[in-house]
Amino acid sequence: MLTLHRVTVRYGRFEALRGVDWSVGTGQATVTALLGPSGCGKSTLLRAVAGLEPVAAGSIAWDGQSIDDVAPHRRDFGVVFQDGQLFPGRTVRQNVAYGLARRGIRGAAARARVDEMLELVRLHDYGGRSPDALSGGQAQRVALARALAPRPRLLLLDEPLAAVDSQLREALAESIGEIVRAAGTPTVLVTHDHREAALMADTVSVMRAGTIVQTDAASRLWHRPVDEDTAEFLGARSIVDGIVGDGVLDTAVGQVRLTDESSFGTPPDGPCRVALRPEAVVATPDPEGPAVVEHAAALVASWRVRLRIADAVYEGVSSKPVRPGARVRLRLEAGGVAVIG
Ligand SMILES: Nc1ncnc2c1ncn2[C@@H]1O[C@H](COP(=O)(O)OP(=O)(O)OP(=O)(O)O)[C@@H](O)[C@H]1O
Repeated sequence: MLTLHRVTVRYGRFEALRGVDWSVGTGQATVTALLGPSGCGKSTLLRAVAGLEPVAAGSIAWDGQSIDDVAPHRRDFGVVFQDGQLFPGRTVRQNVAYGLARRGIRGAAARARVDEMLELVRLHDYGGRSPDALSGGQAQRVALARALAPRPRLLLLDEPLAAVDSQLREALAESIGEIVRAAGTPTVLVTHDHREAALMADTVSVMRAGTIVQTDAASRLWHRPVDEDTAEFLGARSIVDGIVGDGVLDTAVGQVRLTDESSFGTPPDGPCRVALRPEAVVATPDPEGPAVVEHAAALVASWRVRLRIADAVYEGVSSKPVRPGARVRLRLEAGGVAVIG
């Protein structure tokens, strides 16, 4: 298990990590995403764990033993950066074999391990190619195979999809998740994209301004964000007051029964703040309805609408075409509702 105890990293006088306490369970094949906006310190944290960034205060340990004085190449962690950084003058096979000799794995054993890794990333026919004859997604899979080949005890991935075309990103996200689980290597993944985090990770730690503000299973995170900033970062567009009574949440937009499934245990009765994703606010054309459409945009399967009730503005969806100025009634959909805190 990886444990950080009050880890601080400074660049000059700027504190990029502020006393971070964090641990990553290393049950077989868990993937933990480190999710947060640009500049919050995700890469700094990953680099500190890898030993590439000096720690100004605090301590990093593996299975209870400090690794503060262990050199990066002796930490036994695999690292993949944004653009893979394959060695250009070597073939795919030579890239994947790179870390094996240092582990004393040579000859037939090394060849077998390279074959196994190329099979795992589904590039067994590409061993003789040069890295510049690979697509971005293939290059990232080779980088993954190279990092996994020496059987590291932890894999660190820093925005592994950043340099990949947006159409390929989702498929590669799923395949990276499958590959690291098949390899059985606990993995920390840095990303600023909550969809990517959900596609790849079992557990998500949300970072903001040099600290970790929440660690939870992805599904729980969406429904019980720790604060309003986290809810907004995860895609909520409207934050409203609510009151919970007997498992029913009442807001200015409407009422909804919070099932255990949708809210991860019914919140206690009383006032609360509520975050609404657009999918939570379902609009239906109704000349007597309380809300007025301010803006409507056609998405693939629905309309995205901006709505006004008196002075308050909400974002919602409509399955029917609606025009600005039209009146609508609103219904709350439990799946897109999050009770904050
Ligand atoms: N070498 C450096 N010197 C000075 N400041 C730095 C250095 N590296 C990072 N920083 C600053 O530290 C903060 C955290 O940077 P870091 O790269 O860890 O953020 P991040 O969350 O990974 O962002 P991104 O998603 O944009 O990569 C940022 O404000 C950044 O400007």
